[in-house]
Amino acid sequence: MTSHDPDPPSPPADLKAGLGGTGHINIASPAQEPIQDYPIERVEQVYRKLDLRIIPAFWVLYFLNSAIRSNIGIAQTMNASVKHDLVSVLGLTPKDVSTALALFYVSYVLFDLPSNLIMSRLSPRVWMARIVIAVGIIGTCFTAVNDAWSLKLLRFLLGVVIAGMWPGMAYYLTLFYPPSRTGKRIGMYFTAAQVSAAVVGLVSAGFQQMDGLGGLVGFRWMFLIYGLLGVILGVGLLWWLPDRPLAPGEVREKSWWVKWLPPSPEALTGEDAMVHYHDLRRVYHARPWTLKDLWFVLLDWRLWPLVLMYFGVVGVGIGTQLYGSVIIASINSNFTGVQVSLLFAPIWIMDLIAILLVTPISDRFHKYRPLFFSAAVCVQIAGLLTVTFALDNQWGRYGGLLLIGFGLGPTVPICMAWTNEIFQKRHREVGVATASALVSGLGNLGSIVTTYALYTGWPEDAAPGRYRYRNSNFVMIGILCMSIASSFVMIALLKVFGNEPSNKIVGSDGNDSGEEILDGAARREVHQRGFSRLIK
Ligand SMILES: O=C(O)CCCC[C@@H]1SC[C@@H]2NC(=O)N[C@@H]21
Repeated sequence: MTSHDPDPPSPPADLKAGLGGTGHINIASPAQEPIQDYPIERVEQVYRKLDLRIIPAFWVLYFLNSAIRSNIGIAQTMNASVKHDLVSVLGLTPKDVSTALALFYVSYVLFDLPSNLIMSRLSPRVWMARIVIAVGIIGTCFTAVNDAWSLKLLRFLLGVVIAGMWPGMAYYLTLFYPPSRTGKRIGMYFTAAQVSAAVVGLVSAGFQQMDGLGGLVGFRWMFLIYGLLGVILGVGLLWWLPDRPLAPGEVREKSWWVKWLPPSPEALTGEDAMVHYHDLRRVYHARPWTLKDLWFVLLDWRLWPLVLMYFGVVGVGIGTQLYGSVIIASINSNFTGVQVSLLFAPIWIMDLIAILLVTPISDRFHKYRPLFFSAAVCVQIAGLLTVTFALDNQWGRYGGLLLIGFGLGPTVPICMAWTNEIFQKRHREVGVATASALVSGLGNLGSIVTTYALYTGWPEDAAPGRYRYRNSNFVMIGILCMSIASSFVMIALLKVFGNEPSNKIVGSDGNDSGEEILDGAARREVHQRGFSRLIK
């Protein structure tokens, strides 16, 4: 036990016997341990405690990171009337801008998997703090950006250091929660991106007032302040985020490279830790993965339908985020810059409302996740069709954008939660770490397509006129149809081939072992939870 634990729970006899001098658990057959059942209210209480510790911290870090990665968009219009905007100061061409936007996603795609694998091998808390500190440092460096070349380099580096944050958060959750409970939690902190999309534009008004202060133009102040906040937050996370939970009686071993870092208080202590231990045993019986494990995850066909589902919804999400204001301006060319900013924010409020409404229901009825996903994608398609065809009704077209926002909200969190569910069951921890990174990483190829090749990145389609951006909208509809089709293919294949734990899982003794660790949560996950608790 650590010095933070005031009331150490006594370990179960079989676990005590299995603890060696190294502090690692060494249990011959974890599946044989007796499971202790606690009342569901008590279990819920423990998860609520974890929520308070983890979710607000994730919300803040995701908010800041979303702001740092997307404020390049708003910098293009800040103080434009005095030519102090990013494009004028750096002398950028439209191609420079779309290349800089897309380069971020190139490194994001390349480094998601390595980052997540490192996180699963080292301390998840320290790695998450490392990501936030590095994003803060690169974000601060944007203050000194001087030409197209340095802008592109910094965007690429930002993608390198931020890669792994989003799938890492989904993986981190599975160290504390059963996968069937992760959709709602992912949805909770995902709202930070929507709030950031809505408020970054509004807050930029303040930075525009600082234009010229200390010799820095407004957008440089914005980069500097968000970047420094990122560094401060990242350092604070080292003290706040808990490391993976310890089995009762287990001692936390610190490897040489984290010895000099501050410890953070355990997530749960006393009876809470014991309840959690019995509800989520597989977390406590984790073992380091091998390259063979990784190879079997990579060979699992279940990855690819999930990647295609994510490709469509993240591509359209990022496309809407980066080009939404351009689309609004094309609906009515008389809208002023301020009107465009004000009309842009409600898209993300609709997104946020849908996340909060749908993701908890998709957890309760988690067997139907792909149906929730497809229904939400249909709403986006309806929105895009409205934007494309309601040519004589400008408010109707704007309503279409709100529909896109509403449909967008639940899709990304549902996709991540379904990935967690499928790969946790089949390949355990390395399955979640690898699959969440590949789904997010390869899926973001969709963001490269939409940011680099659509809207202002497609000069013929961007030519002023009645049918401006029509082909870009069609491409967005096309990739969304592919997402729906992939979710149905996945349902059909799962019906045929099932999703039993892989018989390729290699036991800690080096032998193949498909043995599943039974925990309270795993037994409950067999059933839908329904609304019974809400109606009582
Ligand atoms: O890589 C990530 O951080 C997760 C996906 C981000 C998707 C963006 S966030 C703002 C906008 N809203 C959505 O629903 N999708 C995009």
